[in-house]
Amino acid sequence: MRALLGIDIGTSGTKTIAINPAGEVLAQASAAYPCHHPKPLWSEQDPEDWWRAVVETVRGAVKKAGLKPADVAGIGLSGQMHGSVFLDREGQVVRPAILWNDQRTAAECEEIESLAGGRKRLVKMVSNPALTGFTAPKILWLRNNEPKNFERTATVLLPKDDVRRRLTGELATEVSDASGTLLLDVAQRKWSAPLLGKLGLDADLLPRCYESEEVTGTLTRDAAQKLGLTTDCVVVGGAGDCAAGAIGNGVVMPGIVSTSLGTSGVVFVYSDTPETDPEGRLHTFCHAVRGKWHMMGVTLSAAGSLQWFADALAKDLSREKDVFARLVEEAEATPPGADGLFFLPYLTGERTPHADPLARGAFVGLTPAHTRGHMVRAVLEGVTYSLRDCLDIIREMGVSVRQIRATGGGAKSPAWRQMQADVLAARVSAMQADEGPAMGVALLAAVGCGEYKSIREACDAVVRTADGLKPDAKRRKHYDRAMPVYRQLYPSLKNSFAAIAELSTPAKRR
Ligand SMILES: Nc1ncnc2c1ncn2[C@@H]1O[C@H](COP(=O)(O)OP(=O)(O)O)[C@@H](O)[C@H]1O
Ligand SMILES: O=C(CO)[C@@H](O)[C@H](O)COP(=O)(O)O
Repeated sequence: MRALLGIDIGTSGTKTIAINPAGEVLAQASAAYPCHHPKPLWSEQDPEDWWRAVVETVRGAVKKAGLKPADVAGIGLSGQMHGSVFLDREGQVVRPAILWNDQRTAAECEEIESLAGGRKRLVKMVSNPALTGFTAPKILWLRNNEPKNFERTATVLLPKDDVRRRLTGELATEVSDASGTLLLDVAQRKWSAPLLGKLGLDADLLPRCYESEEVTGTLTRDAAQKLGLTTDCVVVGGAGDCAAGAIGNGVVMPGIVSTSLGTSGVVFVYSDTPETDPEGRLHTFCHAVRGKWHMMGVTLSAAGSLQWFADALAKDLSREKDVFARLVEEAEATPPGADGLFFLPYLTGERTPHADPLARGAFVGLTPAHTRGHMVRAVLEGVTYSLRDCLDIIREMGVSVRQIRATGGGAKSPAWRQMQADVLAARVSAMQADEGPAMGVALLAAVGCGEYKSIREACDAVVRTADGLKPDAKRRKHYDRAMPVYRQLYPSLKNSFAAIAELSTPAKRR
């Protein structure tokens, strides 16, 4: 039987799926790993953990699907975007990888804008402003703060591309993930030599950049042995998790928007041309579809806020089979608006619409009448308001939104999907096979292996929506009234967040 694998190296864990060429899921396996926060604002992972999880989940999925080694024709890679893996000439990891939700690089973002000749010039070169989560500021941070490690660094790779290196021995990336480095000329789909020059970075630091469905190599003998596959198995470019999730959702044409509730929250829209938001609130990146682009708004702590709530305030539920479903049930027992309680989901700072590494989470409006259920409801609503902030910017740019396709761990909850329909004021569908980014890159592998002529053809053949939830008129009215109140909270608290950050910085680092 011919099969394809999709591997998604997420923030909370790695998920691998095996599909047949018709897109039917044969098996899936996942493995979790930790995220380390050695200092306030820092977020790091060990690339060895990703590799261990990849080996474990590929072996697991292949075994569950009953595949023979030679059945697996191709692999697509997806992963958390923007993270930096610093490697020396021997291919040794120089220090832990710095992740997308790490906020240490505010000074480097200013440095980049200044070296680029201002924000406008920067956006002209790479279609995006400098944001703390992106990769280029992390490289400058290493140069400014760990000069010995910078001297040792010969190559910088994104998370999924470090896995590619271990699979194929090739140093390569592809356009969708490369867009999030801030070093890609997004309009031309190639590294920006002018920006690299202005930043004083050597172009050799970066790997070769492919289109997403192109074959970037085959498994090395060692990798084939570790995974239980053959050296004929090809590895295609793949995609950053946002573009990969959009392919898995069939967002490959105008008018369809996808929302993702993973650790982060993403509102993603397809574009035929590389449009930019004049205020820089949305990211403009290459789509994983050749010659196409996308825009997206990203809220950093979406389902991550619910995860935090479960860890910090619901330990008593830790033995439950699905602690999140239990918490959502508690929320459902309270009314829309949580009796006046609001939550700002900025636990790890924010990107869209407020690019502010110092923003923090907050409950506002607590009274003695509020229960844990109200607090969970406020968390779910706060995260969904944040998605609406992203969607309204997309609407402001004149994009018509015919349909929303919801994905990510949070979209497993029908109640949270209904809340999306009510708050976003649009019809929201789940996917029949909600395998997220792993499905997207398995389809890219199918295209790379010649099973389909194009990604559009693969999506048309495979991707199907499930239920379509309509907004409830009464709840929608309530949320339309609550939204302006939510929007007042960040501006009111902004200066306090900066003061809090100052207070929590140890004196010797000030
Ligand atoms: N049944 C559920 N109801 C609501 N939220 C859920 C449910 N199951 C998982 N989640 C949320 O989804 C998150 C995991 O989402 P996922 O897309 O796997 O994240 P990532 O890709 O960042 O690793 C969990 O932390 C949790 O907040
Ligand atoms: O920073 C972004 C996109 O710009 C995030 O979407 C990361 O790519 C992490 O994704 P999840 O682990 O939340 O899926």
